[in-house]
Amino acid sequence: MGVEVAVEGLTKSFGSQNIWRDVSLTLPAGEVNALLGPSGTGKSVFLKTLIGLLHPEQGSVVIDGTDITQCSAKELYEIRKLFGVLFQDGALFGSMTLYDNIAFPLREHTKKKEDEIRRIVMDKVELVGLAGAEDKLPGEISGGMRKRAGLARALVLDPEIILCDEPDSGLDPVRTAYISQLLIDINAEIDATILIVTHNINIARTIPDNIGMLFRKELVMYGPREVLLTSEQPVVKQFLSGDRFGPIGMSEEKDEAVAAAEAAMQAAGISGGGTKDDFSEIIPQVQPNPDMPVRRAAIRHRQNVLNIINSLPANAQAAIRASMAEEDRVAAESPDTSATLVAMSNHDFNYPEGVIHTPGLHTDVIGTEAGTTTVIERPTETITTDYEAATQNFAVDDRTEEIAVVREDGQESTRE
Ligand SMILES: Nc1ncnc2c1ncn2[C@@H]1O[C@H](COP(=O)(O)OP(=O)(O)OP(=O)(O)O)[C@@H](O)[C@H]1O
Repeated sequence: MGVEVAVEGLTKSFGSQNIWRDVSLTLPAGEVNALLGPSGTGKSVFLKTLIGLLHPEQGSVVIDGTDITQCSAKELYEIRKLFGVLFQDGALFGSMTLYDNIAFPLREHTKKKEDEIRRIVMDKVELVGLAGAEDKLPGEISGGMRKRAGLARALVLDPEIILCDEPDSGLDPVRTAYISQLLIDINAEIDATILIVTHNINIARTIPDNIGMLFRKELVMYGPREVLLTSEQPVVKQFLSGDRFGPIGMSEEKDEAVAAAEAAMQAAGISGGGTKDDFSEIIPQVQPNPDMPVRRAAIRHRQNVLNIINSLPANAQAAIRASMAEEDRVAAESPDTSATLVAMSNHDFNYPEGVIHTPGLHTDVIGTEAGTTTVIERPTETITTDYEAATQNFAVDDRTEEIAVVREDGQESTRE
């Protein structure tokens, strides 16, 4: 399984130019994350800081028990082997064929024989859809192909953490969808922790488990995807809709006069160019292809989210419940899919101590508040898309250190 990346109080400047300050977030082991933010807010700098290519003035980045901002060069070299990085431009060596580019990390970091290297390289070449192009030079192929070659190279060492800097840049929307699907399939296959830096709203809406956003030198938000996608914060809404009216300006932030002029235009019905999509409706997350294993990250993510759901904004809570109900609905309708296993695996997955799953019933932890964990159990066939309706009739037990179990059939019991 991928490893957790714990960032605490990170601050980075170049000379007198502060890029961002006091950034704290934890990328949960094996989950897929996206980092959004307007151009120039330091997303690439953040990514490079995570692999120790840039050095922050303050804060820590703990990976597998090592703070890479403090460790020795030798320790950093070892930690870097956990990473696969897709840089913005693919960062391929121009004088090497794609084959040699992709083989490079294996020749550099392992003692593998050439026939084994060939097996691994050709496997990855096939995975990213470049079979037949392996003898070409980077200058002889399209930008999208270079991107895919960069991804193949990032994967050859079976990384536990994959960092992708704008995997969609230079790609058409269809190829972007393919590369996004590939990232979800890779996550299902090797359970690596993934961080995608992107401006692409479609990727943000459909791929990550968690989303963060950098703005005005700060991490304005990081958490389950529904938190950002339903946020009422003007900067988030403007970014998601791609509208010029809002706090994000062409270069830095806007002054008051410009903001007032824009507000007047908006009030007069003039378009800011943004999409009018309804972001309150959460698009289902992309699932691994049917031939892929179950995405274990989705199972863990679901549990992690249920553990904190009560601390999230009301909009996000409602969206999460709707997302889960939709997962359950898909699961009930197509029992052989990966989604089913994600929805159903909560039966025996990592419950808080004391929660005992009743065989034959679907179990969801619906809250942990005032020392009480509340779970709902219902027969699988009664799973409903209206999560609110399914839960509203059940009293949440507020006695401490107890677990209230409420059932669809009205029976209620309490377990220590
Ligand atoms: N090595 C460096 N030395 C000095 N300044 C740098 C260096 N690398 C980046 N910067 C500055 O840091 C700021 C953030 O750059 P970065 O590339 O991280 O932004 P970004 O959010 O990834 O932008 P984009 O979305 O346009 O790719 C920019 O002002 C850039 O000029």
